[in-house]
Amino acid sequence: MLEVNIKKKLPGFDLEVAFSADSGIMAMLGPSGSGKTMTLQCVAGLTQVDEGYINLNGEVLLDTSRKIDIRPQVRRVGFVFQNYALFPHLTVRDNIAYGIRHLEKAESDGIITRLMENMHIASLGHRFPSQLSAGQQQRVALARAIAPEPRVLLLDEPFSALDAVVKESLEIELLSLQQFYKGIIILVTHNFAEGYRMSSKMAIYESGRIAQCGDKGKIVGSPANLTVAGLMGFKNLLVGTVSQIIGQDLYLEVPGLSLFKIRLPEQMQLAVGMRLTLGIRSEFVRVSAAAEENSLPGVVSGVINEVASTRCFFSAGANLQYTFEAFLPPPADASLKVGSRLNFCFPTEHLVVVGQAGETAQTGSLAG
Ligand SMILES: Nc1ncnc2c1ncn2[C@@H]1O[C@H](COP(=O)(O)OP(=O)(O)OP(=O)(O)O)[C@@H](O)[C@H]1O
Repeated sequence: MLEVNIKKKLPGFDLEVAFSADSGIMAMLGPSGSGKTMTLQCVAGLTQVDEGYINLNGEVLLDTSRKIDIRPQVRRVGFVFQNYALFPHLTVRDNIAYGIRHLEKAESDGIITRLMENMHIASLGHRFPSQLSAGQQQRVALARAIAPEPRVLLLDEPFSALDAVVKESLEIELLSLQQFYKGIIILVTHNFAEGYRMSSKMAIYESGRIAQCGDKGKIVGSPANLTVAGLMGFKNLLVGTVSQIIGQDLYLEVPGLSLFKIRLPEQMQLAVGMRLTLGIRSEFVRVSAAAEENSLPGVVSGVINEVASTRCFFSAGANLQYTFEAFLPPPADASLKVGSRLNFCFPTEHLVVVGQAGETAQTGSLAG
C-alpha cells in the first residue's frame, strides 16, 4: 500500500494532500494546475516536499520529521510522461533495457523479450523512437517503465497525445497489463470517462487539495461538491429546498420548476428546510410523452446528432430561464427539433445529492 500525506508550498500554489492507494489503478482527476503532476513528482522523489511522509508497503520513502528522503533511484517508482521521453539515440530494445542494465544479459534479455511480446512491440526491437508511431512510442515507454518492476507506476496523462483509436487500444493494454504487473498504478487524466473506465479508486483534485477520494462508484453516486460533480460528468443541477421527507423518499422543491422526488441518500443527515443541490448526468435524462414523476415540461433549444446518441439541450422554467442537457438514444425522435415542447424526466434512481450545501450552485447546466 502507498500512503501519502504531504505539503508543499510554491509561490502562488499550496499542495496539501493525503491519500492511500492499493495495487490496481487509481485515477487522479482534476482541473489544470490543481497539483496532480506535482503529487506524482513528490511520490517519485523528483521534487522536494516541505512537510509530510510517504510510505510504501511499510517502508518509509519520506518522512520530513525524521529527515528521511530516499533517493528517487532507489524508491522503485516508475514514471511515464505524456511525451514518452524515450532516449532518441537508443533502439526500442535498448530503451527498455535501460533500467535493468545492472542485470545479467540473459536475464535482462528474457525480461525485455517478454515485455515486448506483452506490449505487442516484439517486431520493433531494432527501431529508433523516431521510427515509431506515437502509440508505439508510448508502448515502449510503458515497457521501459515496467522492466525494473517498480512497486508504483506513475502515469501522467499517458494517452492524451494519442488519437482516439490508438488511445483505446492502449487503454485495453494497460488494463490487461495488470495480469503481469501487480504493483500500484496511479493514472493522471483529464478525461472522466477514461479515469472511470480504467480505475477502481479515484482522487479528485481541486486547488492543491483532494476534494474527494475513494471508490469510483461512491464518488459518482455522491459527489462531494460542485467541482467534483462537474468533473464526474454531472451537467444538470437542481437547487432547491427539502420540502418533505416521507420514509425513504425526499422531496425537493426547486423554485420555478417542480417538486422532485429522490431516494434519501444513505448516511446523510437531511432535514426539511435544508437547501440542497441535486445532480443528474445527461445520459440519464429521458424524454416522456406525458408528464410523470420528476418530469418537467421543456422546450428543445439545441440538437446535436452524435454517432451513438442525440445530444439535446432544453429550456425549462416559467421564463425558460434554465437550460439542461440530455443524451437521448438514436434514432432521434422526429419530434426532437429546436422548438419542440416535450416532457423531460429526471428518474429518481439517477438523481444524486451534490455535497450538502447548495448555495453556490445554480439550477441548470453546469458549464464544462
Ligand atoms: N517548478 C514550479 N515552480 C512554481 N510553480 C510550479 C512549478 N511546477 C508547477 N507549479 C505550479 O503548481 C501548480 C500545480 O501544477 P501541476 O503541474 O501539479 O498541476 P496539474 O494538476 O498536474 O495540471 P495539468 O492537469 O495542467 O497537468 C500550478 O499552479 C503550477 O503552475
